[in-house]
Amino acid sequence: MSVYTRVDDAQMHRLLADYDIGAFVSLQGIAQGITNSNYFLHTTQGSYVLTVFEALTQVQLPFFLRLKQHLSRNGVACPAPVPQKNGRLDAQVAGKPACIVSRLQGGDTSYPTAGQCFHTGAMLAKMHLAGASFPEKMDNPRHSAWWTHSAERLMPLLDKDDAALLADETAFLAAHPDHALPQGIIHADLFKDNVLLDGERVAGLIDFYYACCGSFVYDLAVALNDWARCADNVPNTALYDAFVRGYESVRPLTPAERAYLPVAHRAGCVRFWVSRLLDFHFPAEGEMTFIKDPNVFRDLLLVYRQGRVPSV
Ligand SMILES: Nc1ncnc2c1ncn2[C@@H]1O[C@H](COP(=O)(O)OP(=O)(O)OP(=O)(O)O)[C@@H](O)[C@H]1O
Ligand SMILES: N[C@@H](CCO)C(=O)O
Repeated sequence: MSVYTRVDDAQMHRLLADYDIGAFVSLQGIAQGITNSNYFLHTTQGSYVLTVFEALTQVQLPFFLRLKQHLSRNGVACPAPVPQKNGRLDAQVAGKPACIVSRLQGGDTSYPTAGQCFHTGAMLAKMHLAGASFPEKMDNPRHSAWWTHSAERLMPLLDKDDAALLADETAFLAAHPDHALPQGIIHADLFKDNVLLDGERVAGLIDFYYACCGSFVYDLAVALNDWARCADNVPNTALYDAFVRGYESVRPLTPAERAYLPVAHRAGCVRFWVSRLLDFHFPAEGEMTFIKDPNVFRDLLLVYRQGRVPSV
């Protein structure tokens, strides 16, 4: 149960005094999610989601909330932050940063259909287009400089084959950067558990807290690495094809992006292989996180290194 911070009724009454969304009725902890404490919030005016942030700071939060506000106003299905009476999007509860956002219908899936892949791909492309009019910038804190530095920390802890693979791959990626490709606001973590689906329809993209500036093709590859993967960690061609077709129904890839896609898959694998290895070898003191299997992305990386990329 991912509710780390308990919020009592008195705290909720105080918080809601700053909002125009009616009086407090009840708060119900949400079991899913591993990083933050999430609640369904019921007021006399409706249903919302309250997130209490366990790691993100009060200074970091407003960028992500302004981005969600911008995207939700520009045709991207995602939660809309609810402003306080004074216009502020971020709040504080139980001494931690917090926000209230609109509640979406639907739920995530571990086993998407081709139709769900198509619509998620299309929504990702809509997000890429809508981000063009967002005026703020954010560097990707988990891209080449980060994985190169992190690989150095990890080297002594890996077995010989994994260490050689990681060293070779980070060198390869350094020699094949993506900064000349179309760039903009990217989600950077659009895994299956970050999309709420209502049947075939995308009810909303969630969890924008890795959103940053980056290449669109990298973002697409990160999503494909999770959405179009079989149980044995090889790409699922049918889901892959559906996701890319959905993406291209809104924003066709350029020839240069198509050519780079095999490299982008490898970058996406390294990003999440490394973060999962760090979580495994350096679990942060007191951090309440479930460690996901790092080898999933090592194995997928090995497939992509063999050039086994579905053709699009
Ligand atoms: N706006 C929303 N509307 C409806 N449900 C939501 C909304 N935001 C979050 N949820 C629900 O809360 C769950 C947890 O949210 P989320 O995945 O953002 O958790 P987290 O702990 O903040 O992040 P993560 O698990 O990715 O580290 C989601 O799986 C979803 O069921
Ligand atoms: N989506 C990430 C965790 C949250 O960033 C992973 O599966 O490793």
